[in-house]
Amino acid sequence: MSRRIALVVNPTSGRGLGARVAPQVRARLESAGLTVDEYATTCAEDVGRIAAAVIASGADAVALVGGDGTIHLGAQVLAMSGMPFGVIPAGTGNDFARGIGVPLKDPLGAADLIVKGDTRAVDLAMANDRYITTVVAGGFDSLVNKRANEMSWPKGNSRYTVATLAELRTFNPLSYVVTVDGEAIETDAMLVAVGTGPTYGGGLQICAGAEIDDGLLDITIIKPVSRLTLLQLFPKLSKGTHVGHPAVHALRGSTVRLESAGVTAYADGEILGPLPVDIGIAPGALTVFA
Ligand SMILES: Nc1ncnc2c1ncn2[C@@H]1O[C@H](COP(=O)(O)OP(=O)(O)OP(=O)(O)O)[C@@H](O)[C@H]1O
Repeated sequence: MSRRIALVVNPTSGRGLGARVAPQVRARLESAGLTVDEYATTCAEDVGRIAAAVIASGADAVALVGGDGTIHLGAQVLAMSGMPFGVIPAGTGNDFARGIGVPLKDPLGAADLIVKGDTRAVDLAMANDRYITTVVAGGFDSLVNKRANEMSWPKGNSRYTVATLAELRTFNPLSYVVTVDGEAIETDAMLVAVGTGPTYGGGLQICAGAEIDDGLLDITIIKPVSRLTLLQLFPKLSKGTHVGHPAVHALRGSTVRLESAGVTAYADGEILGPLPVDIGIAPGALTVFA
C-alpha cells in the first residue's frame, strides 16, 4: 500500500514562493508513488487545525511548505505526535530547515528526503506554553526582528541587515539576569539568545555549534560592545567566525530564565512575549525527515 502524505501549503510564505513550489513538490511525491492529500492554508490558525486533522486521519506523514513561521505553527500540534514531518522550505529565513540539513533552495531535493523516508527526532525548546523550533531572541535582536517583520522592502534576507543598521543607531546595552539550571548570571548585554538549533534571521549562527538533538539549550550572551564592534560581529555571525570573540559567551543548559525590563522576546521570528520568560527543552519532540 502506498504511503499517504498530507501536503500542507502556506501559499503566502516567501511572498508567494509556497504557492509556486507546491505543484512541483506534489508532482515529485506522486511520481515516487506517494498518495498526496494537499491542503492550502488560508490563515495562521489553519496550519495547526489542518495538522491536527491530518494526525487524526491516520495519514503516514505530513509535509509543510512554508517558512519558520509556518513550521512554528505546525510544530505546536505535531510535537510529541510521533507523526513524521517533512519541511519544504519556502520562507525568507528557513532556519529550522537549515538546522536539520534540508536543502534550502531545492524544493524537489527537500521532497526527495520525504520520499527516502529516513527520520530523526529533534529537540524543541518550550516557553510560554509554546514549542519553539529555532531560537528565542531577547535583546537587540528582538528589535531587529520586529523592525524586519514590519518592513515591506527589501524582500529577502537583506531585510535583516537593513533593520540591524537602523536599530544600531539608538541601541544601548540592557541589564539582564540569565538563570541557567538555577544559577543566576547578572550581566549587561546587547542580546541573549537561547536555542535548540544554531541559526536565526536567515542563517546567523547565533548559537553556533548547537546540536539539534543533544537534549540541551544553547545560550549565547553578547556582552556590551561599541556599535562599530556589533556591526563587525554581524557578518561574522553568518560565517560562525564570531566564536571566541571576547564579547561572545556561550553556555548550555536545560532550563533558562531570561529577565530584562522592557524587552519583548521573539521566537521563530514571531513575538513570544515580554520578558521574563522561562525556557525549557522537550528532547526529541519532533520527528523529521532529514
Ligand atoms: N494563508 C496563510 N496560511 C498560513 N499563515 C499565513 C497565511 N497568510 C499569512 N500567514 C502568516 O504567515 C506567517 C508564516 O509565514 P512563513 O514564516 O511561513 O513565511 P515567511 O514569513 O515568508 O518566512 P520566514 O518566517 O522563514 O521568514 C504566519 O505567522 C501567519 O501569520
